[in-house]
Amino acid sequence: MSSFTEEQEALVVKSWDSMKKNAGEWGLKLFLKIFEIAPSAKKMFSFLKDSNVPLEQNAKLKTHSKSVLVMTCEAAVQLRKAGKVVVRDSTLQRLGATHFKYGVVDEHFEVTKYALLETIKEATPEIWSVEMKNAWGEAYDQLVSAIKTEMK
Ligand code: HEM
Repeated sequence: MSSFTEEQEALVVKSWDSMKKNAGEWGLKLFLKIFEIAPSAKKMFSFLKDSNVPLEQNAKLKTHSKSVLVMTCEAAVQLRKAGKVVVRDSTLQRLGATHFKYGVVDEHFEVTKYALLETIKEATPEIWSVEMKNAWGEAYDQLVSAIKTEMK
């Protein structure tokens, strides 16, 4: 059982509420940061290969980026409610299989964690705190660990 607290859940939900109206934009920023740190990560996204559409306008990239934010926030809510990340088995299996197939490795998840925390900090300058950073970090770690159990 995780000891994710009500306060931690509230911190994640509060920051998410303040950025979700622009979730697509923040999600894009998140992935632009990832590609800045790890340009080779672009190669894994089939829909970016041979595409002439600039990254900023790529609808599929925007969708994936938003999924990372939305699912991490949902993970925080479940961690408090159920003590663990709850993702439908079939969804988790698909996520595990997809990320395995495209060659996503630990370093990618680590860079993404760093970029995620930086993006939320940028999106919520007035309310950002160490506690908020740790709450998002923990929710992300638990979600990724659930995905990794199905990466085979
Ligand atoms: C919490 C972390 C993450 C979540 C929730 C997430 C979520 C998703 C979802 C929902 C899909 C759509 C396909 C499916 O449902 O199987 C997907 C595909 C994919 N994800 Fe992630 N993802 C995460 C982290 C990452 C990271 C760190 C990378 C690499 C930097 C990555 C790379 C990819 C790639 C390459 C695909 C396939 C895209 C394609 O169709 O070409 N993901 N992810």
